[in-house]
Amino acid sequence: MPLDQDAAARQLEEILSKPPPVLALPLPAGETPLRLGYPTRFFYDKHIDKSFELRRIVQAGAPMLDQFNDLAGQHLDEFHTNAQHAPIPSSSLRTSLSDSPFKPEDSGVRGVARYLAECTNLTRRVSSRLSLFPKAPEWHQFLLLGRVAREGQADSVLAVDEIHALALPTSAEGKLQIREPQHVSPDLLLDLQKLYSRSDLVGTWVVMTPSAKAESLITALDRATIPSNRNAGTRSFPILPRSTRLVPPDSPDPVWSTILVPNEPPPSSGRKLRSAGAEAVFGGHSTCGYSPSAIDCLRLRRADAGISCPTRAYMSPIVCRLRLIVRNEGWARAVETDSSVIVFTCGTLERIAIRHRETQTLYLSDVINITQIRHPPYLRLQVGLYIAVLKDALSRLHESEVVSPELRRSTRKRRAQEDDALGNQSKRRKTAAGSSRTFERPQSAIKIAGGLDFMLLYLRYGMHDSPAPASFIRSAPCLVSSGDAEEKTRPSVKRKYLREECIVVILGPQIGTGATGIAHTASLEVVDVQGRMVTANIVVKIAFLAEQQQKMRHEFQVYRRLVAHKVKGVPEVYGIFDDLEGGAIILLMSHCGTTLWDLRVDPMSYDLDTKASQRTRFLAILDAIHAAGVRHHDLRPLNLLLDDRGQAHIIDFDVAKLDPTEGGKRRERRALVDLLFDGVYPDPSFPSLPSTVASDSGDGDE
Ligand SMILES: Nc1ncnc2c1ncn2[C@@H]1O[C@H](COP(=O)(O)OP(=O)(O)OP(=O)(O)O)[C@@H](O)[C@H]1O
Repeated sequence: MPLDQDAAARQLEEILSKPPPVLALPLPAGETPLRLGYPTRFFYDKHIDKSFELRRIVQAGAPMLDQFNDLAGQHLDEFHTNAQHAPIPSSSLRTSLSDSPFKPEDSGVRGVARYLAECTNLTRRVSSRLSLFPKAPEWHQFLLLGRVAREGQADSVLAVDEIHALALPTSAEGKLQIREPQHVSPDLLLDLQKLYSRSDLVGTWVVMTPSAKAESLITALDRATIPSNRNAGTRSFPILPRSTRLVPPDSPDPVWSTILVPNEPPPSSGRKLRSAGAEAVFGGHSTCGYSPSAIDCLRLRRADAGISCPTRAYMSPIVCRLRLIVRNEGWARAVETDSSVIVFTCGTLERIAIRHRETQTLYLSDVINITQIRHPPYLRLQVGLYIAVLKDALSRLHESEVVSPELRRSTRKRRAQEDDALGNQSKRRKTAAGSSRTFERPQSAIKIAGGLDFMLLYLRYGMHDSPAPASFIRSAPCLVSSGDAEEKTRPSVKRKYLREECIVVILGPQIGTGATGIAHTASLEVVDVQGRMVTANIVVKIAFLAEQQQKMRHEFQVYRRLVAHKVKGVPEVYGIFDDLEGGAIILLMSHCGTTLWDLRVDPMSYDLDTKASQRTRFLAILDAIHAAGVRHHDLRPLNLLLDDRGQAHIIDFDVAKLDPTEGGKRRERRALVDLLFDGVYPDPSFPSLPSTVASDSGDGDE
């Protein structure tokens, strides 16, 4: 008997009109204070290219919600008109959303994320079928909502976790996963694959732990102000040559066209600002001075240390938090994933925001009370929202192909997705981007840099192109030029530096993250006595949290011991530098190549003849390390590297211990033999050894 299409359509409407259950979040264990966000955001977001910055916030109000509701309505009507209802929705859509409160196992942001994933499971399936696969026989799950692993597990003490996203599904082989592709038109299939090859992430979710504070922040989001200047404090700095970065276009026919403010002149464009300055391309000898920020200088003259971010110091807490949520957690993350939709949510209240690239404007919806909103009902609203996200992403894909076929999303990188809702396993991952380059280290550059104490740090990759460099001062010596030099006290900061007194470091993409911080490829530039620029490719590791910084300083002391014993096959270390605006310290070192873990995926690049000699070399390096009185304590394929000449290196000494026992050294050597000869690599997510910083005694060595 043919299905009663009218009854089926009514049933689907009823399902979508049902309010979601109330969230009953378990109380967090203990009284741990909630941290507002990742400290890395403060650092990285100061270096966003000006053309990607947030410039204006506009309250779009109820019309935005009406627009999503209408979109859902259009697609439901079309589906009904084309008599696509089969099977009957209630039989095939798991309408498991019960009336009783939803009790996730986890507290904090993880619990909220589980709740949202549960509530929207149904709407993600409905929106996918309505807009992409109406002929499919089932309501397959296509869109996923979950956490994108970046800096380890979701932290239960975090009050805000911005690393959630709406994503396209990934197969185990890292490809777009479409169930029953025969129901998708070949053109659409191709578009979805192209979209996926740019980024699997299509929407940004900023998830907060529910509390009165979180609710008041969501309510007050439209009152967030945009600071006039949030760059790093350095003044009169060298301008780098103009980059060829392209800003991805908005959709020419936006789904949310009615809410965009018409004829509004775009705020002064960052692109113009940048190109004006770009004429003063730096290079060669300069007579002008580069100075750290005035505030820093004042503070430094008074205390010569103890620097904190000057901008944040004068903001009221609520203003500071609003800016953090809107700009750092929301906007910057949407830029990173090139998404147009940002949802701010705490499991009780929610706000949808639209990012308009051309005018660098954020349009905010009214506040949505998740369980109480009836017009439009929450689930129907979500259907419209997801359809809008997909339509916008596909339309922008076509537009960017017209504007520039070469345009790629800046942060394209396969991500390990951690939440069960994304169907993938949690895995701490170290990326291999940029790891197969040629690593020349003109010693002259390192030698000159070793004698300099002031460093300008620029970020130039993905969405980053520092409007102003961050100023750093040396706090540990270069171990190449000064060898086992005496511990120096940190030099005092001068008001101005000439170009030849500065080390310029330009950060490229991340190559890995770990317990000590984030590692990047970088280019180091200094000026020699003839006024010529000399450069070297290096690796920079940045530590943000106090415990990371403690580990980094400990790691430096271990390298100092290794240098004193002339151990080869470990990174050369060019010093530690402290950010004058506080927050970060960085370790400069040589690039040691690609990890054995990354090489395993391409056995051709790791041929058997060389393998035997490399094994011997790794063991010889370990013997030298042991002879220097150091036990590594973290020998894993991720810390064993080969450079492009096949030279072996052992890196990562943050949990190494000085003066270990003989038994400990023997056991470590046996473990390395097992690892190298059995060829069985432990999973890289295998954690580092306990993170307590080692003492000089052999205690606890086992
Ligand atoms: N000198 C280097 N040369 C090449 N790659 C490097 C270098 N230093 C770090 N990396 C890359 O960055 C990753 C992380 O660096 P590292 O292991 O030193 O960080 P960590 O924070 O101490 O990590 P862990 O949690 O393992 O202790 C490495 O696995 C490697 O891929």
